[in-house]
Amino acid sequence: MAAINSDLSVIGYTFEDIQAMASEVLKHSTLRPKIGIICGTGLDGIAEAVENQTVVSYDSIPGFPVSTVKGHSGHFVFGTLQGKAVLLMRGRLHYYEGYPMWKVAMPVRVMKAVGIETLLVTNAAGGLNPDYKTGDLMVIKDHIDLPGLTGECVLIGKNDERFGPRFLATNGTYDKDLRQKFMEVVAEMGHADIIKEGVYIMIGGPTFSSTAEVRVLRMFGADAVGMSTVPEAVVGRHSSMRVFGVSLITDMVDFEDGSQFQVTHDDVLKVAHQRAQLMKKMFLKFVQFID
Ligand SMILES: O=P(O)(O)O[C@@H]1C[C@H](O)[C@@H](CO)O1
Ligand code: HPA
Repeated sequence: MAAINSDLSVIGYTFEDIQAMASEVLKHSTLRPKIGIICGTGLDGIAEAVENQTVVSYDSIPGFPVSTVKGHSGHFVFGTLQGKAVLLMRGRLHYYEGYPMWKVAMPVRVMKAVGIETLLVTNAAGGLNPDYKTGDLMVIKDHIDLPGLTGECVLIGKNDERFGPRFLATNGTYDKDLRQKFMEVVAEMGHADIIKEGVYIMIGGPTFSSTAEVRVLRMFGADAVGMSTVPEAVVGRHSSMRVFGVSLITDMVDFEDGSQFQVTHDDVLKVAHQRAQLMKKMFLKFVQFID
């Protein structure tokens, strides 16, 4: 592949860089998936259900960044789910790992160049809505891009129109039909009680929020808080993909001053593992309805 341009901090990966990475990924499989799935923290149980797997390690792709977070292994998985070709990312990149925002979401551009048309994103998140409980699933109906609002939007920098437009409307980012279908699938499986629909707010992390902060996040109108997803969803829309997102509520934030409860990453992983089989079953049913 061509040398990665030297001024990455300003302009990111060029269109040609992304195409070269996609060609590298495509060399590993004859499958040409249109469905892409990004597995959130501890949520790569979905990958277990993938048949005819081919694994492409991120570090085998020249110029591709690697994830450094426990619960995120670092590879793409090609294969089939219910006979449908899919490409999974087992391991995502986070802003708090030190990657600039444009780098966090560059794999989505690689997915687009591979041929992905529908992007399904999962994450682990903290529940802000008092009606939620740990273990619930929240279909994302909208997001609040807190880093974006404060000057760290993923689309900042030179824009190449071959990726998408300079100015992007982000209302309606999460596809209504896919949201509805997922809710139906979950209800048909008898789990209507754990499925919610709400607003995800992204914080930069890696700190979990203070008591004063969670009150602000709730006042903003958010139902769940996390440290990912928004840059990927925005780049997905920028690339004209259909985007769907679901958060697993791994912990409920505490609004009480002086609370002794302090969430840990291991708490998050524990709940993600408890829900792994159910998430897998839901996705197996859900993908059947995606063209
Ligand atoms: O990759 P996601 O957003 O699922 O990961 C969440 C947010 C942090 O990375 C981590 C905190 O435990 O889980
Ligand atoms: N806050 C932010 N990110 C998270 C949380 C949380 O409580 N749980 C899982 N990811």
